[in-house]
Amino acid sequence: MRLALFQPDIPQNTGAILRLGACLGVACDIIEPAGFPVTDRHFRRSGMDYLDHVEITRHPSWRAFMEAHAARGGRLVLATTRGATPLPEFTFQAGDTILLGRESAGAPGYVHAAADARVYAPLAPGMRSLNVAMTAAIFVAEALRQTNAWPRPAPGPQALPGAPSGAHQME
Ligand SMILES: C[S@@+](CC[C@H](N)C(=O)[O-])C[C@H]1O[C@@H](n2cnc3c(N)ncnc32)[C@H](O)[C@@H]1O
Repeated sequence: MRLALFQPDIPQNTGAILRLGACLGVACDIIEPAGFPVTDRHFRRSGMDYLDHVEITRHPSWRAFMEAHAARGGRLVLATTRGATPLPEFTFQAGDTILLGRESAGAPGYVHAAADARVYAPLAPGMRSLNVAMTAAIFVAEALRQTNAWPRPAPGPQALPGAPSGAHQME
C-alpha cells in the first residue's frame, strides 16, 4: 500500500499525510510541482521528526510518477469527489497506490482517466469535500483493515526511536 499526493498545495496537509505514512508504515509519493518548496519550514514542522521515518519519493512530474508506478506495478486508486465507487463498497488490494488530488482543484481529467479505480467517500447531504489529509487517513485505514496490514507493534507504550523519554512536545 502506498499514498501518492498529486501536486499538493498546502504544506501542513502534506506534513500531516507524511506523518500518517510514518505512523502506519505506508510509503508516500509526492508528485510535483507542489505549491510550496518541500523543504519549507511549515511543511517540516507539521510532519516533525516523523518525516525521518517515512519513505518519501519525489517525482518531478505526473509523467515521471506514472513511469515509476508502471515499473512498480499495482493499481492506482484515485480518491475523488467525482468517484464512481463509494469507499464502503470498494475492495482494496495490497499493492494499491491511493492517489489524492490537490486541495485547490482536486485531480484533473487526465489523472481521472489514468486511474484504475475512482473512489469517493460518501458525505452528508450538502457537504462538498473532506480535507485531503482526512481523506488520506480514512482511505488508508480502510485499505489496511481490508488487507490485514495494520502495523503490529509489541504491546506497551510506544516511542519514536531517539525521542527523549517523557518528552512533552506539542503533537
Ligand atoms: C479539498 S479536496 C478537492 C476539492 C475539489 N474542489 C474537488 O472536488 O476535487 C482535495 C482532495 O481530497 C480528496 N477528497 C476530498 N473529499 C473527498 C471525498 N468525499 N471522497 C474522495 N476523496 C475526497 C480528493 O483526493 C481531493 O482531490
